Amino acid sequence: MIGRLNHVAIAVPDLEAAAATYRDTLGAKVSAPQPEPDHGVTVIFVDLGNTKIELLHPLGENSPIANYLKNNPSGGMHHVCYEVDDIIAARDQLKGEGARVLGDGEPKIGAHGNPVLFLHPKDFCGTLVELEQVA
Ligand SMILES: CC[C@H](C(=O)O)C(=O)SCCNC(=O)CCNC(=O)[C@H](O)C(C)(C)COP(=O)(O)OP(=O)(O)OC[C@H]1O[C@@H](n2cnc3c(N)ncnc32)[C@H](O)[C@@H]1OP(=O)(O)O
Ligand SMILES: [Co+2]
Repeated sequence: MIGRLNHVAIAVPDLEAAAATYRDTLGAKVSAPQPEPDHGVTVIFVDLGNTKIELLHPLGENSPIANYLKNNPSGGMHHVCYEVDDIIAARDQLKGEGARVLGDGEPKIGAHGNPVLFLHPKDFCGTLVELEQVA
C-alpha cells in the first residue's frame, strides 16, 4: 500500500525563523510561505531532493496543530506523509482493518494539489500518518 516518503512535517512556533534556520544555517532550498486555510496551517517546503520537510504553523482559529504547539512550545516532528496510488482503496482497506481515519474520512486536497487523508497516531506507533495520492 504505502510507497515513497513524500514529506516529514515539523510544527514550528515561528515559521520565518524556522525557514531561516533551514535556508541560512543548513543551506537548504526553502519555498515561500503557502497559506492552506482549508487545513488551518501555513506551510513552507524544504526541498531535499529525495523528500521534503514541511514546516507547519497554525493559520486561523481552529488549527489542528494549535494543541500540538501548546504541548510542544519549541515545535517538533508532527507527521509523516507516505504516498499511495489509490487513496480511496487505501482508506477502505485501512478502515476494514480497524484503523481510524481522521476527519469525515473524505480526502481533502493537500499542499501539493493531491488528495490527502490522516490516520490516528494511536494506531500507527504514536505517529500521525498522512497519506497522499500521487499518480
Ligand atoms: C496543507 C496540508 C498539509 C499537507 O501535507 O498537504 C498538511 O499536512 S496539513 C497538517 C495539519 N492537519 C492535521 O494534522 C490534520 C490531522 N490532525 C488532527 O486531526 C489532530 O492533529 C489530531 C486529532 C491528530 C490531534 O489533535 P489534538 O492534538 O487536538 O488532539 P489531542 O490533544 O486530544 O491528541 C490526541 C492524542 O494524540 C496525540 N497526538 C496529537 N497530535 C499528535 C501528533 N502530531 N503525533 C503524535 N501524537 C499526537 C496526543 O498526544 C494525544 O495522545 P494522548 O496519549 O491521548 O495524550
Ligand atoms: Co503534511
